[in-house]
Amino acid sequence: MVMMKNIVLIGLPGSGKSTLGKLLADELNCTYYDMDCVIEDNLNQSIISIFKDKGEAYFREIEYNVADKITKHNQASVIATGGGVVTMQKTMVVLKENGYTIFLNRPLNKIYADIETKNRPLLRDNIFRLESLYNQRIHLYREYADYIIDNNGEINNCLDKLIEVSNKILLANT
Ligand SMILES: Nc1ncnc2c1ncn2[C@@H]1O[C@H](COP(=O)(O)OP(=O)(O)O)[C@@H](O)[C@H]1O
Ligand SMILES: O=C(O)C1=C[C@@H](OP(=O)(O)O)[C@@H](O)[C@H](O)C1
Ligand SMILES: [Mg+2]
Repeated sequence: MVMMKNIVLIGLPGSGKSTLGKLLADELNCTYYDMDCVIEDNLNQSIISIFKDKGEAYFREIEYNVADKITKHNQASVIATGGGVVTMQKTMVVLKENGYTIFLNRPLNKIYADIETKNRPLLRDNIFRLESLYNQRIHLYREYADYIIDNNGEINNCLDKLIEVSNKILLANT
């Protein structure tokens, strides 16, 4: 059965997908998946070490398999993706087939102010790579987004906006 009620958060590393995804799932009382955590659990290996041992292309295939699996569960879920999910078209196809995407649009200067890079392989050695990730991906985040929510203030402020949009989505699909 196709599950159309997934709420899928996309956006740059540090935009708040994992933090806000968990809060949103608690609020909506539905299942929460952080795709990075699912990958780490499945492989019993950290994201840093997967990138180091097997490389990014391998990680993207695992990310696709995880997306394919979790979107097919017969329950409403909030899914926090990893920031690079938009670089793999087939992964976005399964996510969008089974849910609605929300682009969390957080300004770069806000991300720089509090992002922790030690568990983020693409930024660990040079936080300013975030700028090139932004340039490479911003059009993809916008293209793939069913909704765009600005996250430029307090977390709770963004959470309120997410709850409003999610309730609209869930209501329209009951
Ligand atoms: N308004 C805000 N929205 C989201 N995160 C915020 C905000 N203000 C501060 N933060 C902090 O920024 C970080 C966001 O990281 P995270 O949720 O891991 O993002 P992502 O999963 O998108 O990479 C967290 O440490 C969070 O506490
Ligand atoms: O931007 C990326 O390509 C990545 C972002 C990470 O997730 P966050 O966006 O939660 O940091 C994680 O999936 C991996 O390190 C690759
Ligand atoms: Mg995350």
